[in-house]
Amino acid sequence: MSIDTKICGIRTPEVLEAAAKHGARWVGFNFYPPSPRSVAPDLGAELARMVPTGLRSVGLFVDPADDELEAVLGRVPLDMIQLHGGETPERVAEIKARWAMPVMKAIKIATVEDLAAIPAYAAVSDRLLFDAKPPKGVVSLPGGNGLAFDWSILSGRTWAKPWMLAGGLTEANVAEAVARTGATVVDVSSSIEERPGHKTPERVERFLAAVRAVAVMAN
Ligand SMILES: O=C(O)c1ccccc1NCC(=O)[C@H](O)[C@H](O)COP(=O)(O)O
Repeated sequence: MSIDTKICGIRTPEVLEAAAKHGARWVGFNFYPPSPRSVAPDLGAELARMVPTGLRSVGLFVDPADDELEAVLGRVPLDMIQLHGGETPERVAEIKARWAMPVMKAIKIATVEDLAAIPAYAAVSDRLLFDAKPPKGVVSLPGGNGLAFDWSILSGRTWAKPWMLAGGLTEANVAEAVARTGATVVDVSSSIEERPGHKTPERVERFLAAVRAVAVMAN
């Protein structure tokens, strides 16, 4: 079994190159302006055009208005839209239909009760992303907080759509996270940064090596 990785919040060609060179299968560009990882549409377009064949590019949005989506999707070549806010299933379906693009909906998890929302989102999304729910009042971003959730909540469950695991993954814990959840795709951001918004090629390489080691262990 091999585990695929999405490197989220890429802002430089060097980090993009490291992701491609060391085996990432997905790269994410953040179009949520309050995030320290966000890129303006022009930079996003430049980076997305550098993505090599075989690597899928994802644009991350949080409760985007139609004009925000248009400003990005009109000029940035992306393979998938990631919705990381409080979008309803109806809004997810609307965005998917309007831009005729695959959509991945982030589901934020703190307790087993949070799983109840999944079927409605699975019905309208192409893929799901399970991330930690940010604790109220402690952090201001709806994702990318470097926080893990209780992975046992996902243990032994299956879903109607493909999914990725996110939230506080590091080179040290990714093996346990995969073993506990059965994830076959992992998504990382904070732990490969030297400070918020600043990923380094070296940390990207180390995380991807840790994921490769997981895959080897499982064989
Ligand atoms: O990364 C951000 O700044 C961000 C901001 C707003 C919504 C989502 C955001 N990131 C989402 C991601 O896809 C992250 O990769 C995922 O949440 C995991 O992040 P981390 O826990 O930092 O590895």
